Amino acid sequence: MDAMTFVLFGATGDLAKRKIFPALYNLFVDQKLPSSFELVGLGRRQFQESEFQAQVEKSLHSFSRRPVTDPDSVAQFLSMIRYVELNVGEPADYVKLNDRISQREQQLGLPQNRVFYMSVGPELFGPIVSNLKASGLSEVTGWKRLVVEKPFGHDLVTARELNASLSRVFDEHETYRIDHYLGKPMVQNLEVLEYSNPILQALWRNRYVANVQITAAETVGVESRAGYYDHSGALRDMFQNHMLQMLMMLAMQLPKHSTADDVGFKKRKVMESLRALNPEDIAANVVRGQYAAGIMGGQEVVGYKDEPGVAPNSTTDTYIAARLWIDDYFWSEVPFYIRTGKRMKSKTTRIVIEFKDPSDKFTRTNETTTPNLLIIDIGPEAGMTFQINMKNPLTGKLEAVPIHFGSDESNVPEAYEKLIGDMMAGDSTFFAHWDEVELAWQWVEPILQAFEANEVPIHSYPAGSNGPLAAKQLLEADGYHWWLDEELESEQAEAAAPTSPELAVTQA
Ligand SMILES: NC(=O)C1=CN([C@@H]2O[C@H](COP(=O)(O)OP(=O)(O)OC[C@H]3O[C@@H](n4cnc5c(N)ncnc54)[C@H](OP(=O)(O)O)[C@@H]3O)[C@@H](O)[C@H]2O)C=CC1
Ligand SMILES: O=C1O[C@H](COP(=O)(O)O)[C@@H](O)[C@H](O)[C@H]1O
Repeated sequence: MDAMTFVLFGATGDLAKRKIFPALYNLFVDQKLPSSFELVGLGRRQFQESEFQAQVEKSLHSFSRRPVTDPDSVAQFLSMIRYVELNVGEPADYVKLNDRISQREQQLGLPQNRVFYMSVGPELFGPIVSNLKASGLSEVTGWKRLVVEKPFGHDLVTARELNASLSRVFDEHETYRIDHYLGKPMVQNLEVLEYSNPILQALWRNRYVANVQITAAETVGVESRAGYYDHSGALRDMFQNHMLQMLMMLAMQLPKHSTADDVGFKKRKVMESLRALNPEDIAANVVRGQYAAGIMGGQEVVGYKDEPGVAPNSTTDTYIAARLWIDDYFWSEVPFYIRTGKRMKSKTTRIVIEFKDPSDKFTRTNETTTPNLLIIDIGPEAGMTFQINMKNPLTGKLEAVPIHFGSDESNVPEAYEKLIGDMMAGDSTFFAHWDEVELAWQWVEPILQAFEANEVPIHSYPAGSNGPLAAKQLLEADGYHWWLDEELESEQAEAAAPTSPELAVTQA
């Protein structure tokens, strides 16, 4: 891998501590950092270099996915980390930084390859990038890359403005917009599942699929982020980015050996085929919810409006469910149901593909069949279950039987590790490209407007539940239901237990 200088804006912040430093450390241990690598951490706080390194070490012990047990590795890793005080709004600080980085590159005869990672509030992305240009930091003889955290804009207009300001300095191929869901192993697996399994490839279309459900349910509430979340809500925070990215990854049809450009092209095609919602259709296709007080893990928890920092009359959505249609050759007439919410019953990110019932011709005894399901568990545990119908040899009755694969998470690289590694290697496959981001904002824009104009009711749901009743009714109107965790679990438990254990293939 090329030698590089990794300039980290926001090095003293929460994301750096919880995700970025542990990810870099694990990449280092796996020998996936270049042999010549320097990280320059930036922040306004005053630190001696050794103090900052000690703080980084602490973050490794607290947040690394692997136990940090080898003091030599830690020492080597920390020796590559520097700290420089920099105020984002102070042009002179950038000039000093440029001198410092250029001097080292010259002294060591290194190429001018520079990563600029924006782990700061989004209001600072634009000013930083202008200062990078003005100071000469972004004028390099090697390559330069910009890594941008979410949120990428607050709506379509602000996203376009932000993109315009970044693209004055960085080309699209130099811009890596992080969507950490794209770094999750099972999301990355979607394209492989489809093109490497003829059986799935054959079924991956409207002829066989009845509906697709994508759920990202969280048990946490707004936590300490009310300042951000109360101006964002589930639609902006999760739906416009993570949920639509999962939809694109699932629905795109890729040829084998695709490049990052092919992936970007196919994802754009999905977004272009997504049927736009007319204002008058929004209330019938979108459910907005907000959590009320309830019980989580046996403990009473407050409702959203009573969370610290939330406006007492807030109308912010903490839950959204929607029915979407992709009007292309493969997916026309297949409803996609997408939902995400906070303070739900369980933490689950899951895709369920429900296949069409072939008819009842096999059930001579009037037994009912359960639809075949392909369940892709994205997190917290990654796995896959294929649910088929079989006759129980003991009872002679037809039963739904799960064929399950689960992966051992402890050795799987964390999303940030995967994404930072890809970015350093110059691979933008699993990043959000501008076309997709813009089309996603375009699609959600009428919903944002309808929410603002209060044209969509806000359904209250108790914390610890599966969300508002209206979301259940959204599917019932089409003759379907959400494949909820407890239903699935009880069906699986029933089907798996005494009947055909050899089919319950669980790989540790
Ligand atoms: N935390 C998380 O889990 C996630 C965060 N994100 C995104 O990542 C970004 C960073 O979030 P997070 O780490 O939580 O934020 P924090 O508030 O914890 O950290 C902000 C960082 O920005 C620095 N900073 C703020 N103002 C200035 C300034 N004027 N000059 C120089 N540095 C400045 C702070 O340094 P100092 O105080 O030393 O000046 C600090 O290092 C945001 O865009 C957020 O939306 C995305 C997904 C998850
Ligand atoms: O980006 C975000 O994601 C988290 C959920 O991520 P996960 O990996 O735990 O599923 C969410 O809590 C947060 O509000 C949002 O900003």
